This record gives sequence, structure tokens and C-alpha cells, in this order.
Amino acid sequence: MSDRQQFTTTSPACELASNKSVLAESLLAKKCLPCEGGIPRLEPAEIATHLLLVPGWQVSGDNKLISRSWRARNFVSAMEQLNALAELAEAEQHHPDLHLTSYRHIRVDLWTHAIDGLSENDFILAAKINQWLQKQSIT
Ligand SMILES: C[C@H](O)[C@H](O)[C@H]1CNC2=NC(N)=NC(=O)C2=N1
Repeated sequence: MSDRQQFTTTSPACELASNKSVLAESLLAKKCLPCEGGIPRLEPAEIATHLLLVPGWQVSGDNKLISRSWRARNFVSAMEQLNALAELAEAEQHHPDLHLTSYRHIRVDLWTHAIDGLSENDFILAAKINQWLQKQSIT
């Protein structure tokens, strides 16, 4: 073994981190597929794996949707953010439930209506929402 190879070790933690970022990148590289039903819902184990790739999102107790919440600066900023999310969703042809309460608290729920559960589309859009949030330095 050459000298160089002797010192190129990675800890399991950074290996997991780099794998997660590669897999998260793969979600960002995908487009949501048209969905009119006829595909299986993601299983709890698949959901748990996908959740690792979309930090900030939580799954509901019945494994039927994922949610992310944050507080906007004010009402107008919240509405601007909701409209930006609407454009993102329209571009993907996959649409979240958008909630605005107490004038600036936003909650985004993602689920695939056609199968009344979660599909990869939900995680693709969640990853793209995370990328948008990061670019806006909102969260
Ligand atoms: C053909 C197109 O893919 C479907 O009508 C889309 C539109 N947006 C959608 N959004 C969500 N969240 N779930 C769906 O099943 C869905 N279906």
C-alpha cells in the first residue's frame, strides 16, 4: 500500500455526512414525476431514510405527510415567501398545503394526494424548498 493510501481514512460520521450530501444532491437533480396514483406509498423505513436528506422536515404520526415550519419577519414577507413557494411548486407540478397563522407563522405540509401518502415527489420538493430557504437565509 502506498504511503498516501495509509492516511486516507474517513470516520463513519463523515462518510455518512458525505453520502447524505451526495444523496441530497440527487434529490435536487430530480424533477417531480406526474402522479395520478397507481404507485405505492413510501414505507416507514424508506421515509426515515429520505428524512435524513431533508433536515428541518418532520413526518406526521401516520407517516402520511412531512412538514416544515418557520416564522417570517412580518405578514407581507410571509405572503412573499408563500408566493415564491407557489412558483416552486408549480414548476414541479407537485403542490404543498400552505398554512399561514398568527400573521407570520408558516407551515408547509407535503404529501401526494393521488396516493394519500408520501412519495419521492414530496422529498424532491422538500429538498428544493430547503435549497430555496437556504438561499433566502430564512432558516
Ligand atoms: C398530473 C399531476 O402530476 C397531478 O395532478 C399532481 C398535481 N399536484 C399534486 N400535488 C400533490 N401534492 N399531490 C398530487 O398527487 C399531485 N398531483
